[in-house]
Amino acid sequence: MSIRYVATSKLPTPYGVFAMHGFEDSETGKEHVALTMGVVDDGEPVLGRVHSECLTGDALFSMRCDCGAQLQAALQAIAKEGRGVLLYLRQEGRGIGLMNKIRAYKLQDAGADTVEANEQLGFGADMREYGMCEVMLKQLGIRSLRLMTNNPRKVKAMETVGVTVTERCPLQTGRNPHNERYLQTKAGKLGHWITPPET
Ligand SMILES: Nc1nc2c(ncn2[C@@H]2O[C@H](COP(=O)(O)OP(=O)(O)OP(=O)(O)O)[C@@H](O)[C@H]2O)c(=O)[nH]1
Ligand SMILES: [Zn+2]
Repeated sequence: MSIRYVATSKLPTPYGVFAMHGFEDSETGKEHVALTMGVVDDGEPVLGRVHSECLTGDALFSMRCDCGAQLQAALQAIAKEGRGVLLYLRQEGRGIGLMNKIRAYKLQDAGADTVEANEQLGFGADMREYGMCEVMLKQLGIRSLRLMTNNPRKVKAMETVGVTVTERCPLQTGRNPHNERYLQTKAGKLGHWITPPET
């Protein structure tokens, strides 16, 4: 595994002060970050979020997806418990990168759904892999998670890297008229556990 722990610092946020741990992957050049709060290496399951980078949603307030709202809700939930972990993984655009995500959004503007757009560009619907989580969580002393996600693939991925998911905590937030079709496609084609809105 080419992932290496680099350093830890404090990260004050509106939700509380986290510890920020940096990791780098010498093979891909990607720099991943883990935020923790409280004691997470005591062997008890840790409330956790494995968040994939979404520059548009996390930093630029995009309403095309639900990522920004999920990121905030996860940090809030961790702060409320005073204990937890958030892995911020640099696999933008479900692993296809930012420029290809913009190409995919252009295809979506012309009528494709989020899966069709990836496929038209020659990619799979979801190109992410989670091997780096093994090293990151091991470094932090975390062996089991109460995982905040609606994505069944993520639960499976954690188990593949040897992390036990003791509980799956739904993270449904950020629904708006601009991401309605996106959420429907995630539920219908990618199998996400997303409850349809009340009609
Ligand atoms: N290729 C592509 N990537 C997207 C699109 N919308 C969001 N993303 C990326 O998708 C990732 C987030 O994945 P989602 O499928 O929304 O959610 P998830 O992380 O799998 O599942 P949750 O844990 O429930 O949030 C981020 O890397 C985003 O940049 C899109 O239309 N096309
Ligand atoms: Zn997003």
